[in-house]
Amino acid sequence: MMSARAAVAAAPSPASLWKRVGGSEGGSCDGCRTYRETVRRRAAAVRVHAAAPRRVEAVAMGAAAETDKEEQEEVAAAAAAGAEETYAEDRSAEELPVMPWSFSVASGYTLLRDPHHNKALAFTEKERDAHYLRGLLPPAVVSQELQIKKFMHNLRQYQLPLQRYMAMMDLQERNERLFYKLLMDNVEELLPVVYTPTVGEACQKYGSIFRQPQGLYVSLRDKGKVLEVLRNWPHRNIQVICVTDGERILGLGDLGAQGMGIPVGKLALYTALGGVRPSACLPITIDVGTNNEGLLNDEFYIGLRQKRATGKEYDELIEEFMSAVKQIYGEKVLVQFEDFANHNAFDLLAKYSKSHLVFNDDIQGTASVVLAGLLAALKMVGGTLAEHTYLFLGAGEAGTGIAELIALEISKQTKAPVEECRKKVWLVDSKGLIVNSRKDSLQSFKKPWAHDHEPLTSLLDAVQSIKPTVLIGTSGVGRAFTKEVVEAMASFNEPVIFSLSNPTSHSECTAEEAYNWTEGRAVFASGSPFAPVEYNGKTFVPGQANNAYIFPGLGLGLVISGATRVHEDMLLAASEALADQGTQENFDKGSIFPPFTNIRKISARIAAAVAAKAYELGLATRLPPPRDLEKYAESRMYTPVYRNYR
Ligand SMILES: NC(=O)C1=CN([C@@H]2O[C@H](COP(=O)(O)OP(=O)(O)OC[C@H]3O[C@@H](n4cnc5c(N)ncnc54)[C@H](OP(=O)(O)O)[C@@H]3O)[C@@H](O)[C@H]2O)C=CC1
Ligand SMILES: CC(=O)C(=O)O
Ligand SMILES: [Mg+2]
Repeated sequence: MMSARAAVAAAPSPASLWKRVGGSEGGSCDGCRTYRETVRRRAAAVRVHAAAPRRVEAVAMGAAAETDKEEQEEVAAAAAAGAEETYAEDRSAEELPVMPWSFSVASGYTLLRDPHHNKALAFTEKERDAHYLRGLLPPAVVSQELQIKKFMHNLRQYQLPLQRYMAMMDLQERNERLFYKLLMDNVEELLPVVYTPTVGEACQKYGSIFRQPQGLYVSLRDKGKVLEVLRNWPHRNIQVICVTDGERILGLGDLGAQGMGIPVGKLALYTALGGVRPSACLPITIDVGTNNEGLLNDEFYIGLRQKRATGKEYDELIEEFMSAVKQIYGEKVLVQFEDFANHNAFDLLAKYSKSHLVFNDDIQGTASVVLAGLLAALKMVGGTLAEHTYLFLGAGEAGTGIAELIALEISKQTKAPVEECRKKVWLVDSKGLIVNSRKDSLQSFKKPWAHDHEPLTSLLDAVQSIKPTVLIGTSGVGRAFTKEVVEAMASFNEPVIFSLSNPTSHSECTAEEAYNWTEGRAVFASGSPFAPVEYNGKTFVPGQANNAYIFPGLGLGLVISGATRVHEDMLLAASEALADQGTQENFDKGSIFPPFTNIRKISARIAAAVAAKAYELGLATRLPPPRDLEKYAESRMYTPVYRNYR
């Protein structure tokens, strides 16, 4: 076998590689410099791989100093250039033995503390020998399955949801693969722990429970240095960013920097439900202050202690952030805007959808899942989308986003102009029904929904006057669907009732209320999960109308096609793909969505539909297109089974 030093020597030097591709020594244009740098980094990666055995030994023996300075620089450069790319995390590569790469090959104590490579008691005897783990672990060697069984057993002992959340976050920080395997294998039980409703409470108490940074904080103090902040994140091959400014966290309002729990939770779902690898996901919170007095006076608050910056100061920080994102991660990184207040959300989406691959989950992701839910509900209540009448409580991001996608789909189905189709949809905000006489004072995103009608201030009056067949709650106001409202809905039809507000305490009504007050006739779904309800001898399993059904598959579809922009037809395609997966068995139980237990399959189909649309619209850059997009999506999914270390 070639010695490590000989292998390093045999690897091509940066200069020879540069010459081989026809580069001259003296090229000084930007392109030449960039290309030369890429070649230098690639060459470094090749040399580092060749040197791997020696580094294992050197690091393990505490003899890192033996390696010369140039090589150390190359290790860092190689990591930056994506040496870790060379062992894929795809299912197709599941069987291949790999090296546990970090900046160097982790071993011993460091390996046990590296969440990306740690397997704890699942390290085999051979691995314990090869990676200097003897004595650092007790003798038992257990399987990942047994680790999962033990963790679930322990988790179920906790009485409080927040304790379970903290145990899960702790696991994510210790053993990433076990965390994702656990989440995927127990998705229905653990989704409410790492996501809504528990993530809401976690954000409220985030300052008290904060242990480790789980994402990047970009604050007003970083103005002028945002690119440097992004460079501090340990991974460079980012594919998806979820960013919030913490101003509208679920229905809980302004939680400032503590909103970080949301991007962290959303990105955990990108991996568990959509198969985007964890190291490609980056949670970000933009901290421009908070107007939440409680937090400003809380000694444990983790964010800037000042009122929110607005106007130019806010816009400039966001602009710097968006430019830095493109500069460092390129054109094809997906930026998901999450839980911004609506006075910023619509403008940011309109502005950056022209120049970046962005989408707003609350406006567009929610719309896509709810349209899918409606398409499925029609199979239960009959009629076409255009034959129904829709009334929303809440005319913000979620409400108007859903309303617009319904109108677009009706327009697509009936060929009627979208302006006409909007007349089927009515919205109520905090001041009452949105009608023409209010038009001048309405925010611009509400104006398309101002129809001719007398002003009405209460939801009950609106229900009685408009007689909707579908009632959707997107107000963030818990229990706003009163008994009278729900009974009125049931008095003129088999009602479709979606109470979408999160977390559970903000849901417009509970599943039990919806079924009881309609004598079991409602088709009901909610944003946060409700347990099955028994009514008159029948068990109803309410669906969870949450954008979590959509964004992981949508994101994966954008990533695998190399899409450069999000188009509304992709959202429609995602809706249709999700709606197609409801089964008669689910419908018989009252559930309009397929169970989350099948979510990876669901996400692969959504991804395939979205990618197909990207190719059709000429927005895909990964060419040629794979022949079978669904199989390709599945093959690109991250798998959390432990890898074998050589
Ligand atoms: N299930 C899911 O997947 C999703 C659920 N949501 C949930 O939807 C809720 C709203 O989110 P979002 O649309 O982004 O928030 P916004 O703040 O953009 O909109 C809230 C809307 O509710 C209205 N509203 C507030 N109080 C009342 C009231 N008492 N009566 C009538 N209307 C009222 C507001 O009125 P006004 O405009 O007059 O202030 C506003 O139009 C949140 O709870 C969120 O968690 C959001 C996204 C996804
Ligand atoms: C689910 C979600 O995105 C929200 O409630 O904001
Ligand atoms: Mg949200």
